Amino acid sequence: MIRIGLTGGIASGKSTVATWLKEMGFPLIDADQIARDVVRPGEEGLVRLVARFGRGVLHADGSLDRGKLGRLVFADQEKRKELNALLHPLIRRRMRETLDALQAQGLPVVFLDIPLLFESGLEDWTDRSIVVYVPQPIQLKRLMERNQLGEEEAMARIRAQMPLAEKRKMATAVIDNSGPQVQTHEQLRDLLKSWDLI
Ligand SMILES: CC(C)(COP(=O)(O)OP(=O)(O)OC[C@H]1O[C@@H](n2cnc3c(N)ncnc32)[C@H](O)[C@@H]1O)[C@@H](O)C(=O)NCCC(=O)NCCS
Ligand SMILES: Nc1ncnc2c1ncn2[C@@H]1O[C@H](COP(=O)(O)OP(=O)(O)OP(=O)(O)O)[C@@H](O)[C@H]1O
Repeated sequence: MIRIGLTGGIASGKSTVATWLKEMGFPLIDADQIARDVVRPGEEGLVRLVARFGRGVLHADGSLDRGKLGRLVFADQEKRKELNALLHPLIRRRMRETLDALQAQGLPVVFLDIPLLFESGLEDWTDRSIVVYVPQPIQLKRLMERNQLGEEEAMARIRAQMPLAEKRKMATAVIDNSGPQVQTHEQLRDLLKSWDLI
């Protein structure tokens, strides 16, 4: 099974590309989705978060207040490291189980959509990688619009990750998402063709 890492920076367009891959019928493991699953009420991840950050990070109904936790950890590197240390082992374990299950089905290829692929050293799990790239001013603008963030808060989130300029050097292939989405889609198709996947 060929394992292809899909990564990028926050708001660079990973989910957009991931949606197209799923529409084409490729199996895709979504690390952000798994990160949400492990903090559902009743899950170990949420128990860990409350033990460390207190019940203040919960909504009244006991579910995680993601906005609140996000503001907390993206403003404070130490807190973010603690969050990572609490959740990443749980996320990795569930991704591994999903990957093993897909492998057991004998699938020829799987995509792993992991925002922190390089930061977490998870490229070892993959055979190739695709970085969805945009220049930082575009990344900032899209992030501010999508998440309704001010410039400072948005920059703090961008700085919490390896710069996209570095990620693109580490990638097997780069898709430039700074133009209109049709152009990005075309680059994806060209790449998949060159890899004999479509
Ligand atoms: C802090 C949280 C609650 C904020 O939630 P929110 O709904 O606002 O954002 P969402 O989960 O959709 O993430 C959006 C993007 O933020 C970036 N991001 C998320 N967590 C981190 C992190 N720990 N470090 C750097 N960037 C991150 C990623 O690019 C991700 O795609 C949430 O991101 C979280 O639980 N993060 C810890 C788990 C994690 O590392 N996830 C990302 C990779 S698996
Ligand atoms: N080519 C494009 N032109 C204009 N807007 C775009 C383009 N591609 C994506 N966007 C918009 O930019 C935002 C970020 O895209 P997307 O959610 O796919 O990024 P992401 O990398 O998955 O982000 P995250 O890491 O935060 O999950 C979204 O609001 C999306 O609609």
